[in-house]
Amino acid sequence: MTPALSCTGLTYSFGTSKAVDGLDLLVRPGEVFGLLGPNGAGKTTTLRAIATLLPVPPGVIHVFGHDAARQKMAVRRLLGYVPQQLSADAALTGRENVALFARVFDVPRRHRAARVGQALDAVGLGPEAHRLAATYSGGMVRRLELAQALVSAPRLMILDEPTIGLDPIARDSVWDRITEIRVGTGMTVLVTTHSMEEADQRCDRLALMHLGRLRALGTPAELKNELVAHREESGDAALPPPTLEDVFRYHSGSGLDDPGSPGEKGAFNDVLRTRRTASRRG
Ligand SMILES: Nc1ncnc2c1ncn2[C@@H]1O[C@H](COP(=O)(O)OP(=O)(O)OP(=O)(O)O)[C@@H](O)[C@H]1O
Repeated sequence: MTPALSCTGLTYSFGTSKAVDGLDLLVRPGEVFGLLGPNGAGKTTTLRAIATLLPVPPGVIHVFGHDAARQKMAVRRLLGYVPQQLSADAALTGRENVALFARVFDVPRRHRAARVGQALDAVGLGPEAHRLAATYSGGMVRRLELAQALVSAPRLMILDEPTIGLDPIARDSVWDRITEIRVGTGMTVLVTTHSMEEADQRCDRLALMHLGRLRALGTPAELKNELVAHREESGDAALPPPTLEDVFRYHSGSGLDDPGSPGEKGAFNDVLRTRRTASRRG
């Protein structure tokens, strides 16, 4: 079966600094695949490369068999992308925001109104579609952004921290919509999150990145079982059963506050993101 996504030796540098370093990934059609890693691990850079927003040589990224470098437009037609940054316009209504994306993504004119309505209904915003996005809560804005990405009926949905800054109820609501849409359409989902609980409960398989490289790959249960095996080898078998957070710490180290650590590099990103979220919610 053709993979939904394959990356072979994906490498991307900003100047002399390698953000992604020889990453191999294979995402199966229909799965929810989580990309985990500490701040600065290279997750967003990976997603942006897959979304054809960063230049990558031919032969490195394929989306449903299409080369992201040679067949950029074909790949873009298959993708929905919800970035970390705010993509909804506060001065437009929910419906206008989604309609704008329908035009940008070239949804045929005769299908546009229906597709906009379907996307809004899919995220539960149908009844609120007439309201200005400025009046939406943080969770509603995130669902609106999901609707914007859905309007082109993507086969691969890329979500960069879709629940950042949301309360637990809004988070569940966003995830419940993602799950419903996936079940209804067979859409593949590639998602980043810093929530180990979400990764554990909502993702079929996970890849853990650190310093631009793949450190671990498997289902949440496989990753936890691997850690049990590592502990047995090193004589730590008496510890309580590992959580996904233990797996994360094992592969990423815990020195996120160490000077010069990869976490420090991501600190500015963190600050930016928190502020973006605050402005989204305000
Ligand atoms: N536009 C840029 N210019 C220079 N360096 C960048 C740029 N974007 C990212 N980087 C660097 O690339 C590395 C990977 O960043 P990236 O944003 O991909 O990580 P991430 O895993 O998504 O982090 P976070 O969890 O904080 O979003 C980091 O060291 C970051 O500082």
